[in-house]
Amino acid sequence: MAKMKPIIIVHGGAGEITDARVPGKHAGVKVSVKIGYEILKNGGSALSAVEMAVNSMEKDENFNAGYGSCLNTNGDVEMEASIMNGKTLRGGCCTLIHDIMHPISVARKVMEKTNHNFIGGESAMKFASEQGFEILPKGSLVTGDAKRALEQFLLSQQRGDNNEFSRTELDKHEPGTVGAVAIDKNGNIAVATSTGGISGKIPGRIGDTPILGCGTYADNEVGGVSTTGHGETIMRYNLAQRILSEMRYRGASAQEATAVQTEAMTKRLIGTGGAITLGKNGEIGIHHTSKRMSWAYISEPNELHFGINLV
Ligand SMILES: NC(=O)C[C@H](N)C(=O)O
Repeated sequence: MAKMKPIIIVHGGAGEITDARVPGKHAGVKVSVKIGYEILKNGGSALSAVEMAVNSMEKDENFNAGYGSCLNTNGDVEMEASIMNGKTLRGGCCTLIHDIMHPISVARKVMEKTNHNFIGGESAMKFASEQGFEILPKGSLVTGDAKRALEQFLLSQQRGDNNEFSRTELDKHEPGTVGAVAIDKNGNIAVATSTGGISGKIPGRIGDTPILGCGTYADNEVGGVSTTGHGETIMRYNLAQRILSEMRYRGASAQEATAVQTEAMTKRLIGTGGAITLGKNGEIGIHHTSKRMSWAYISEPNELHFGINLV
C-alpha cells in the first residue's frame, strides 16, 4: 500500500464551554494529539494512536471521560466507549463501565479478544477485570466539577426549566466527551470515542458514543468520524455514518460533509453536536452546531492546529 502521511485529529467535546474552561481544554487536546502523533510518526498503528490519544484525555479532569466523567442521578459514573478499525471494519464497544480509568482500552480488548462487538454492564466489568484492568475504589473517578454539574441539573429539574434539548445552562458545567481519528503510514484509519454521558442521566442510560455509526465509524474506503453532543439526537440521526455517506455517495469533501450533516441533524432534531472527520486521503472536517467544540490536529511536518470556536 502506498505510504500515507500520518495525521491525527482529536476532540474534547461539544457544548456551551464557558471561557473559564477554554485553557484547560486547549491544553488537554494539545497533549492528547501530540501523544497520538508521536505514535504515528514512529510507525505505530492508527489504532494505537487513537487509543493513546483518548487515554490521555480520559485521565484529564477537563474532559467528560474516565476521571471527571458526568454523574447519573445516583451520583455515580457510568462510562461508555467505542473503537473501530477501518481496515477490517471490526469494532469494540463497551457501556455501563464504572471505576475503570480507561474505558477505550476496554473497548479495544472487546474488539481484539472476543468475537463480539459490544459488551455492557457487570459482565463488561468482569471481562475488563479478567483482562487485567484495575478496578478502582468506588467513587475514584468522581470530581468536584462533576458533582456541581449534577447539582445544577437537579436544581434545573426542580425549577422545571430542563427540557430534553435545552441543556444550554447545564452544558456549561459539563466537561465534554473525547474522541480521536487517525490515519497511519499504511493508510489505515481508526477512530475512538469515550464518554461519561450526560449529567443527570437515568442510571443505565446508553448514549451515542459506544454505538458504531453514531459516535464512531471508520472505513479505509472513505474515512473516519468521531462525534460529540446530545447523544439521543446523534443516535437517532446516525451522525457518523451520515457524514461518511455524504462523502462516499455524494463525493462531498470531509469538511463539507461534516458541516452539512451536523447542521441537518440539528435542523431536523433540535439537539446540537459536532464531529471531527478525516477523509481517506487525510482531508480534515470539523464542524459543530453547539456553541463550541474543542479540537486539535497534527499533520506533516509536525504542524499543530487547535481551536474551539466555529471557523
Ligand atoms: N458530551 C457528549 O458528547 C455526550 C455524549 N454524546 C452522550 O450523550 O452521551
